[in-house]
Amino acid sequence: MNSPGITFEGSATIAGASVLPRIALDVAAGGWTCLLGPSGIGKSTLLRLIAGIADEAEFSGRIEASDGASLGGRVALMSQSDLLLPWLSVTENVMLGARLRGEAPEPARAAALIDEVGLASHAAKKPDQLSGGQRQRAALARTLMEDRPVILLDEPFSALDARTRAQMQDLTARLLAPHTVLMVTHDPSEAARLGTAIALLEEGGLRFWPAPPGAPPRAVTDAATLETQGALLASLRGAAEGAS
Ligand SMILES: Nc1ncnc2c1ncn2[C@@H]1O[C@H](COP(=O)(O)OP(=O)(O)OP(=O)(O)O)[C@@H](O)[C@H]1O
Repeated sequence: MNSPGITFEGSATIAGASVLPRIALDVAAGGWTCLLGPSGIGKSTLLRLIAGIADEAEFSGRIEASDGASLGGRVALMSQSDLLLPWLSVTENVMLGARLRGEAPEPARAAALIDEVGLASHAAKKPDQLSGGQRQRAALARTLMEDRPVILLDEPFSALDARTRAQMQDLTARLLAPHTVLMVTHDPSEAARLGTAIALLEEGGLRFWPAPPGAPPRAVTDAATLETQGALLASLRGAAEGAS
């Protein structure tokens, strides 16, 4: 799979109010870029702009793929709200993309992914019969099913308990290894485990942070990973205190 990098330069407003400060971000091809920052700063807006669905925002700038081709049809976004269709089962939700595009469904691949996210015994259930964490795993399976070169993840593991979260991080890192990933997270340990690049989005713009050495997913007990986690948390706290 040819997974392009992304160059993003610009800012966005809604009705004249800033919803994303002016930033320049290079998302490395085949890398896993983690984006942290305070609530309301514009992280989801950035993902929606790259996905081409931020119709509500006025964007000024440029968004380009490193191979020069259009990003259209090459991006999958897992948004913060799971957007599962309530009248479809987990299996039908996971196969929804193919159905919407009029393509042949792949039930065996869907079943394998549903099994990998730990929902095999829930595959026939509707979203309102699932817990928040189960819904999030169903949405993750649907995103992985799309298998696009560029994957945008908006707090994909936020509703999961610590053990399941670590398992889903491992699974996602394995399945998305050749892809270009941009992930929003509030969790410094997640960024330290998974990021090949780490950026903090703040009022003043982006601040880049060195990722720990080694390929993700890094062990939760890895010393350099723990050190990065601690330093990131301290920096985020410092930024919050500076803003208050
Ligand atoms: N439809 C909308 N109309 C007006 N303002 C909006 C709209 N959607 C988002 N905003 C505003 O845009 C800003 C950025 O929102 P965004 O969801 O991108 O932030 P975020 O960094 O992802 O926050 P969080 O971490 O809480 O998810 C916020 O101030 C929000 O109130």
